[in-house]
Amino acid sequence: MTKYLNENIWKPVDGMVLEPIADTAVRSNINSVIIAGPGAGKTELLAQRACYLLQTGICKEPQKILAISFKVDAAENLRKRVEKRCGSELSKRFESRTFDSFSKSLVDRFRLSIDMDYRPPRDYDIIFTTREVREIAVGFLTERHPTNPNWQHGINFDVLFNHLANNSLPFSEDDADIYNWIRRRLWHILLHGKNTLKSSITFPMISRLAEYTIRNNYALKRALQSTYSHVFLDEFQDTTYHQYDLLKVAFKDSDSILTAVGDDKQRIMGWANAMDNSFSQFLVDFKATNYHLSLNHRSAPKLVEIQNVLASSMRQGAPNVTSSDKWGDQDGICQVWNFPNHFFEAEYIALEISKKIHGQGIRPRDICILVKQQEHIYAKALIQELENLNINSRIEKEYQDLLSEECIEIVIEFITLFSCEQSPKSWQRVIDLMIYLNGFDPTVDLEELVKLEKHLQSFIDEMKREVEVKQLNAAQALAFASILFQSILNFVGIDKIRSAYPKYLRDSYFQDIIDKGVQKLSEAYMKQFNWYEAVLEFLGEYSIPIMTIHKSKGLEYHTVFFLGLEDDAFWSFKSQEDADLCAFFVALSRAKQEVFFTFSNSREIMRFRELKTVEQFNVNISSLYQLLSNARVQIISFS
Ligand SMILES: Nc1ncnc2c1ncn2[C@@H]1O[C@H](COP(=O)(O)OP(=O)(O)OP(=O)(O)O)[C@@H](O)[C@H]1O
Repeated sequence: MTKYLNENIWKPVDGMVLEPIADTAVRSNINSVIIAGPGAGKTELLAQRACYLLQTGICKEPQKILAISFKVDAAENLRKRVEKRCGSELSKRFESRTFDSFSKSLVDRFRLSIDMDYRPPRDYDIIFTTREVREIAVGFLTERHPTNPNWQHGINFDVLFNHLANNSLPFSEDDADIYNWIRRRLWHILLHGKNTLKSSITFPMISRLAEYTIRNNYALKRALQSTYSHVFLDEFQDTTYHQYDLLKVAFKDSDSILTAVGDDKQRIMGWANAMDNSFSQFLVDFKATNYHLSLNHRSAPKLVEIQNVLASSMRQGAPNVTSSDKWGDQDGICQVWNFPNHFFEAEYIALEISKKIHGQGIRPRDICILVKQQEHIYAKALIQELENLNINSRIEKEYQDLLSEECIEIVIEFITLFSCEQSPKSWQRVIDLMIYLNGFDPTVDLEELVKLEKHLQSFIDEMKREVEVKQLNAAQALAFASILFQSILNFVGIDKIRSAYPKYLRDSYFQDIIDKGVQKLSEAYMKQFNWYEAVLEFLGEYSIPIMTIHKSKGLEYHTVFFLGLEDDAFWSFKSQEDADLCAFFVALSRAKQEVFFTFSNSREIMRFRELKTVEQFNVNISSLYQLLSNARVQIISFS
């Protein structure tokens, strides 16, 4: 039996001190919205609230908390934070998922309750891009519109991609609008397939199907509401219209208590159909209370000052934020560096990074290189210069999604057990996982637990001998990484993994993840020649991460270098100034202590599908430079 704490004696976990409003929000028993700037501790607040609800029994077994994030890694970070704060037992009732995985799991489980017109087959494929939708539309939608027979010529396919999920199901029969006409027909083709085309649907379509399923299935709706006594919504500024409709149909006017956190100045998903007014709509629809936080726990005072100038220019009445008292008044550096060309830029930054790592003892993992887009191109010269100085860097997107795959996590925990003498956390996680997958209660079935521990120990002993083999070459490392994956997954039970994580039921997906994992792990081994260090290398411990602003959301670093504060990087600034300012704000606010933006008079970029070195300007983004000047950011020119 779980022992619960009295609400009045519950204190924030891990010695965290919450500002009074955050504390009120953590203990709130009504729907609420917490709007707060970067580093205000929104994610931490959700983690503390999860602890509060689980430890006090306000969320009582078998009830659960459903936490919805946008990105796989954000959902994973939140899950790990809750597990760290309140232990693995309680955190089993904290279900941290993305919107996409939540809606897909509903459609997959309740598919048969959807009427035939909208029911996808069991083995539908998922399509992600406008290009795929365009190819299918042009290739398979052979009908002619009555007034517009050559409809393909006038269509903006980006608009069509979003339009596919603009409205709730079922569709109206109104075909006057060409996009409506295409949507109805394309849905049919995508859902049911045609000729050689297999059923292939987008995540926004899945979201609409989930909403439709809940709306037409009262028992399911009641089950969701009684299972999830509490629902958390992270990064709420990025909620799209279809996701919001799903949320409403599932939880509006229910007893489930919703907590949404976010920052409208970090709204950078407008292009993906994020709502313009998610916070105000939520306040009305869910009769929610609004809380504002005013501390920044992340950034040093000089950086917070600049964030305040930017924030007040972006949003009228944005509250002034202060930094936490762990800093000195003058801490924090923000500068713009001007270079004659990108080779000079790369050489200079590589040397600065080297000084930080070797002189100041800053870990590579605490430094980040950010770009607006095309990280392979913008960071190419810098990656080379860093390599010349024996400093590893890596394009993080090749790892972020892979590392949040459950099957990769399982393998990593096991290899840690085989290759590191003391790893009690990995032992505990593996035991918890095996208990979960084997479906027994260790407090009741002690014998089963002892058997499991013995079985695991003998597997570890056997594998320990295997990983101690002599140094391997690249081909041997690849083969051995493959053996490690197979042995571990077989030991855990592939069928069990697949039924716990149904996405792995798709053979091609599962195999692809394993192949990528084997490849990356063996590459990591070739840098370290030791499997324990290879795991750390794979996790990114020894490399400087390189990523786009979009990928950096929710992350933080001691020092950030942003390459290319230039017109070409912000090529659509004139038409989407607010979105680009939000992106810039996200970049600026990832830094705890130092952030440097660079401008290079000439730079190699992709133009008309060709790599070219071209002159750079900051004319279109002059208002951004003006804001930096208002914030008294120093500009330094190197020649
Ligand atoms: N109450 C607190 N006391 C001390 N440190 C805190 C507190 N709350 C959060 N932090 C720390 O501040 C940093 C930022 O917290 P968190 O990531 O939760 O902020 P956020 O509001 O979600 O940020 P962003 O919107 O920029 O992603 C983290 O390092 C976190 O551990």
